Parts: sequence; structure tokens; C-alpha cells
Amino acid sequence: MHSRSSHTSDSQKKPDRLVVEMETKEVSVYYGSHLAVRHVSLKIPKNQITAFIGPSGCGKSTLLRCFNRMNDLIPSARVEGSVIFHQQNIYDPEVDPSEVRRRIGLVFQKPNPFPKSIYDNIAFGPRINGYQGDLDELVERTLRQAALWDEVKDKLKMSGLSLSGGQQQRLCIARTLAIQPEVILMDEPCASLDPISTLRIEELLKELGRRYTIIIVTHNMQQAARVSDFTAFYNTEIDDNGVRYGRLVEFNRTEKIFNSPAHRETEEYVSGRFG
Ligand SMILES: Nc1ncnc2c1ncn2[C@@H]1O[C@H](COP(=O)(O)OP(=O)(O)OP(=O)(O)O)[C@@H](O)[C@H]1O
Repeated sequence: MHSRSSHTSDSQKKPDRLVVEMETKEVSVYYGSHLAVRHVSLKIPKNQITAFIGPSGCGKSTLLRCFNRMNDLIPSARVEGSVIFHQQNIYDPEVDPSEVRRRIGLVFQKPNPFPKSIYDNIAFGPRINGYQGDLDELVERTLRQAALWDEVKDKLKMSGLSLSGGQQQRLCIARTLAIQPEVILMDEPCASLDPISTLRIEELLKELGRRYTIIIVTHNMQQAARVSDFTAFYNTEIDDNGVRYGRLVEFNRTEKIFNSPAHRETEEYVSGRFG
């Protein structure tokens, strides 16, 4: 990939020249002695949406968590290889994992607002990080970015838990945006939402994808096709000892993965013949 010299306008969604935001080099993840994902090397393009797809258990969520060291919080998990961000391996011993997680936010599958007011859900992270600007302005701006402002502007003191599931998920996205991340990871963010809330989140994603680098794990191939610019297809493989592990099969522009993939197993998966 080449470096991009000029700014991309909002209307120009697919620039010819891309910069790499993050890169995994030979990443493998173990849970105890169990190899879950093997040797993934991948370049995540900046300000694009990358979808991770593949059958259950191929390691999509495991790999996603490597991008902001969330696997550190799982005692049995061990990551090999490197994940490069701003020319540094985020697994280097001198790197502070909480700083990594501030710059690379994660939105979970199930909306998980704090049991606090809508306002404080947004303000909490910036306060902890010593935000010096106008918090009211930040709360409004991020709620607008997350397409939630109009629905909540008159009830900012109400609990975040009083919102619908779809609104809660947009609140969690706003909360992530408020700490001004550079990359947003999303682990099946629509899995627990109804179709209308799902569409709203997808619209939001397309909007955010112009300004942020987004990686989204999804079970839903139509969703990957609708929202992403690039797609990584993972599959499971069985080694000589009969042990199943996940591996990256193919990574390319989404239209290529869905219309003319290089590998037969990708074609079989995206056409619904397995998985
Ligand atoms: N916390 C954990 N402890 C032990 N093994 C785990 C843990 N999380 C995942 N695994 C194992 O790692 C492998 C990959 O799981 P992972 O959840 O990353 O796959 P996935 O592709 O995201 O699956 P799904 O689509 O079903 O969510 C599986 O064999 C799973 O059982």
C-alpha cells in the first residue's frame, strides 16, 4: 500500500492510495496450549472499514482483541507475533496497554452502558483522561456523531440503561468516540439488535468510516457487503494432530471478496455453500 499525500474528501469514499493504519505480523493466539488463530499477517487500511468474516470459531473475535490488547485481560491467552501501530509493536513491554485502549476503542457485541446518566456515560472517559475542553460541547458533539443527540438531548440526566438496545449501542459508540480514538474495533455490534436498529448502526458506521479506521467482526455477510470497504475471510483448519485452528484465507476489497475471490473456500463461504 502507498501513502496518501492529500486529504480525502468526505464524498471520495474509496481513494486509490491508502495508508496502513495497523499491521499484524505473524500473529498467533493461544488459550493455554490451544492454538486458536495461527500466523495472521494483515494490513488494516486507514479511514476504511474492514470486516472480519468466517465461520464460528475461526478466531475473528480473538484476533480483533489483539488490536487493542484486550486479550491481556484473559489469563489463559497468549499472543505471539506483532501488531504495529505508529511504527511500534503494541506488545512491546514499554507500551502501556491502557494507552493502547484509549487510542484503539472497542465496542462490544452487547450494549454495555455504565449504570450512570447518559451525560456521564460520555463524560466519564474524558474526565478520567483529564479532558481540558468543554465537556458539554464534547457530550453533544459525540452524541450527534453517533446519531443519538436528537433522541436524548432532553433527557441527558436519565440513566443510559433506560434507553432501547439500539440507542444503548449508539450511546456506547458515542462513549468510544468521546475518548477520541484513532481506531474503533467492533465485535458484532448489531448482534443483539432488531433490524431497524441494525440499519441505523450500519448507516452510522458508513458515516464514521470516513473519519475513523474501523474493524468490525460480523456473522452477517450481507452486513459485511453493505458496510465494509475491505474484508478479511478466516476459516478453520485441522492440523496433523486433529487440532482445529483459525487462519486468514484471503483479504481484499470487499467487492473482490464477494464477487471474484481468489480462493475457492472464500467463494463457497460467501455464496452460502458452507459456514
Ligand atoms: N476466553 C477463551 N478461553 C478459551 N478459549 C477461547 C476463549 N475465547 C475463544 N476461545 C476459543 O478460540 C477459538 C476462536 O474463538 P473466537 O470466539 O475468537 O472465534 P469467532 O470466529 O469470533 O467465533 P464466533 O463467530 O462464534 O463468535 C475457539 O476455539 C474458541 O473456543
